[in-house]
Amino acid sequence: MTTIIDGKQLAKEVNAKTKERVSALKERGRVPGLVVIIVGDDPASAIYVRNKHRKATQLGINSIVRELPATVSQEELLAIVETYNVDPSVHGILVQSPLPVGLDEQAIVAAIDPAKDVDGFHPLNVGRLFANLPGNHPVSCTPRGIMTMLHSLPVHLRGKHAVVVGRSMIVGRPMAAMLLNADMTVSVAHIYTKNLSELTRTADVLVVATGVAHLIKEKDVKPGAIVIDVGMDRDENGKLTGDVDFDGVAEKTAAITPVPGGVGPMTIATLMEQTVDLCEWSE
Ligand SMILES: Nc1nc(=O)c2c([nH]1)NC[C@@H]1CN(c3ccc(C(=O)N[C@@H](CCC(=O)O)C(=O)O)cc3)C=[N+]21
Repeated sequence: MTTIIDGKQLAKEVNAKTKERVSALKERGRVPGLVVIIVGDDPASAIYVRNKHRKATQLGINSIVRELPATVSQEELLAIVETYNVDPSVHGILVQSPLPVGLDEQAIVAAIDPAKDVDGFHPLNVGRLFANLPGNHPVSCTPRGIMTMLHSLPVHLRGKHAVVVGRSMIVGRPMAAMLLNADMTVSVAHIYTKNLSELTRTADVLVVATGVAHLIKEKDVKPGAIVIDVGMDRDENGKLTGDVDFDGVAEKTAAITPVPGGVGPMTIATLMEQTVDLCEWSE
């Protein structure tokens, strides 16, 4: 029997808890504040940012969307980040990716106060995650949401083999670190990996984040595996689909995430959860 991991339902449960935590903070006169900075007019980014703003507002988070023209300079953007770094009403700062060419994304991320780095992309927070340091620190929201999904299942992760396909700064790398911190044996595959299928077929937990539609097919999956699809691809008809051929693979798995309705909604819920974390940690 296959479990379809319902990201929308799980996101609702996370959001309900977040809303309660916001209420508790407000009783003590504190309001979590989130700033999303969006540069230029990429239509996909505009939709994501609008969704984040709507969800934050629903949960009682003070959400500010700062829209900047694609012509903004590196120096101006750094100065704007600094105004939010020193603003005590702001607990989380997110610079929507991708930035227009000409802007140095890494330098801008590094300018965010690590205590307000709600994406977990600042090198200090990346280092804390990879070193598995104790104490509170923000981490990348998509892999953190995936850990919440895995922990919702009746399985033990310790000692099992996780294969992460993709090595991006946003998903693959932090995902590998989190699975390692959960005592899994972790393999990271990428575009130069030889015999990908042989590797993925040994995965008890398979996380796929490549941007290649239907890269993973039935033959690439071990029977009874847990498959997490981070893909947000378009099929030949322009429909949203994943990096996993869901129809071919699902029956073979113990649990699998759909696209849409899987990892995406959990990313947003985790962003809200982490905004409230940052507000609480700042006390
Ligand atoms: N600094 C930064 N932080 C991010 O977290 C970040 C970013 N930049 N840039 C872009 C990616 C993408 N991302 C998504 C969030 C939610 C869905 C989501 O909710 N997807 C829905 C469907 C959406 C649809 O139908 O198009 C789903 O999978 O069910 C997708 C993608 C956050 N990102």
